[in-house]
Amino acid sequence: MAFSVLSSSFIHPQLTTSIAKMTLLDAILFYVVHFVDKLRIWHRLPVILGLIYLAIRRHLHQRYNLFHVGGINGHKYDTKEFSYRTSDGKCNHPTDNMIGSQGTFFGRNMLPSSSPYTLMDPHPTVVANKLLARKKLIDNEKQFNMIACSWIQFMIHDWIDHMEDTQQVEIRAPDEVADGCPLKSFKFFKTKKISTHSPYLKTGCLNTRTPWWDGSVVYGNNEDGVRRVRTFKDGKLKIGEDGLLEHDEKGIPISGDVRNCWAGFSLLQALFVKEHNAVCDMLKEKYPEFDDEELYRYARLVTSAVIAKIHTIDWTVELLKTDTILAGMRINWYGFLGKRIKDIFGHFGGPLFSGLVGLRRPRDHGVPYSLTEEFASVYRMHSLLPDKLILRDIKSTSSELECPPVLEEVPMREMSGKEGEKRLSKIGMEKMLVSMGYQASGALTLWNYPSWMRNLVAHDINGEDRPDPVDMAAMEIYRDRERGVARYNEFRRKLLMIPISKWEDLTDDKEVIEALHQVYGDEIEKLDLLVGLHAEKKIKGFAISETAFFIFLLIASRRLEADRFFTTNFNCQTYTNEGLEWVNKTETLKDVINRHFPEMTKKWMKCSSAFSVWDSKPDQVNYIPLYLRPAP
Ligand code: HEM
Repeated sequence: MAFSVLSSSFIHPQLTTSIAKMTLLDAILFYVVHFVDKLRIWHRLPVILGLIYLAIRRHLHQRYNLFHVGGINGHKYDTKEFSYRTSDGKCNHPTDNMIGSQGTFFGRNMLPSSSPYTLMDPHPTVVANKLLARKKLIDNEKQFNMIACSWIQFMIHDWIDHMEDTQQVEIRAPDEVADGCPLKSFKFFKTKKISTHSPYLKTGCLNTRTPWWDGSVVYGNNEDGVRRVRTFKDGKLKIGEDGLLEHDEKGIPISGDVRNCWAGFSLLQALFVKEHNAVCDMLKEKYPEFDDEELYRYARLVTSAVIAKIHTIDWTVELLKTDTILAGMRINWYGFLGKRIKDIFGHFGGPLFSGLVGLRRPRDHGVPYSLTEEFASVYRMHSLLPDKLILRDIKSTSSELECPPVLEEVPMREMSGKEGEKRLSKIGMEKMLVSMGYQASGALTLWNYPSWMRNLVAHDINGEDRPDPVDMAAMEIYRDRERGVARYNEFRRKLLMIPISKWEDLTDDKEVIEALHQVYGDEIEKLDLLVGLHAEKKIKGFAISETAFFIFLLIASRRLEADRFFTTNFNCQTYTNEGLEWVNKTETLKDVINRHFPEMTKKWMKCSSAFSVWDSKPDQVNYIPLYLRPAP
């Protein structure tokens, strides 16, 4: 039922159209959220109230921010026959074999931009030069390290990549900024647009990766990819003698995804090959009758679930370091009653009590699962990357309480692609892991886009270098516009957030405001999403903007609750008893590192999470129960 009676002057005038589409109950819920937003206090509320706010907000996004793109052409299939993760993501949705498979459409969280501004307004290179280009590295201090940075690239390469067109575009820097540009002009392929036959969206883009949380970054996105990485013996995957990825004759790593790789990313791929192979060893011992195919299938399920769990209750908690998010992410996995109760009684009482994982049926809120354009846009986080990787001497005999001394600083360019792979094999897995553990990542803020990425040799889908280098900062601005992603203020409105009405609403930084004026004048509506996300005042403890976070709130839950292998089939029959126990006993990346390198965690990791800088203090014990904690 449309409910417009409530849209009084209380509602921000630019949000009244959103409320007009809502049911009475949702309109009331929206009032609650909007009231809290006006006071800007949700993150300063006591944990329990913050959780209620987030639950209501997530509910509204599930109702009004999910749009399916393309038709539904799949077929029913026998879920019992496909009780494993297929190579190309088919046969996961319980009644449609195609949903979430490789090559399906990106969905949307909002309808495409209705902005009148054209693709080149303002010029992407001007935006890149004046607002993005790194002046001096700003880092994330102790909160987030280079493992955390590599981890999110590892996840992106599990979930999304846009299919490209064969047609190229060229961007030429205008005279006013050309001198300060590493590339005066550059060429790249357009995003491929395909007709959708949807009433509200004529064309859409295809995802060349499987959007499920299925470990495709390790296993590949189709049969050919999977064949490349498997040994076909005891279910195992290929791995070099030195514990790093093997390489083909061209020097390209043999892994599930090899595009735009760098040493930190390929190191995580290798770590999870080790994990997969260890699961195979454990299963073979318990079930000597299992053949290669069975071992592979079970080990893939287990390893993918370990990855999803680490992301949910370890990585995200470090990214958004507040008690409310800690509680929320643990509720997503274990439910309000927590791990101990779930371990004893199993999943009961629905998602609130026992979490999303283990739900009896997957939930997609009436919109078939996919990842979305807007999700890709808020994950544009290249500013996490530094200019140099700082290598440390882990053989140093100095006191165990000190951090290992610096050996060398290697430019990131030399750590990327084939050259990076060669470097990594000389450095070795342990030295690289410890070095990344001790180095802070870059911060997601303006003027922090890595300079070396403004003249970057990007890769083809098969990991080969492209002939034309690109200015990634300018290209990213172009990409969001090209794909019809709303600009910052429209994005906020469509996400039921209060839009900004002046630059001062976005930031207190006078220098930033001055630069925004220079590029966008007074046209707030013109502000690009990427710039807005990086300029936004951050919530204390958050390494990302609140606007990006609300997309996460929706999608992080959806990746779990829509997946049959985290819901209906998250059980002993599908994973084996021991497999499920493996997932259940692994809580953090530190647990995985500890399994493979016990000496390393003991000697070098003082902090609580492998994602915070390793010489930071462990989290302090807080005797107040999590849900009862007061406002921060
Ligand atoms: C050395 C490390 C990295 C390199 C060389 C690299 C390079 C690239 C390149 C060339 C693209 C394609 C751009 C285009 O054609 O539009 C891309 C896309 C992207 N990258 Fe990275 N990247 C790196 C690390 C990261 C990290 C740490 C993140 C963090 C989240 C990230 C997130 C993304 C996202 C979200 C996209 C868009 C994907 C899509 O359009 O489907 N990348 N990256």
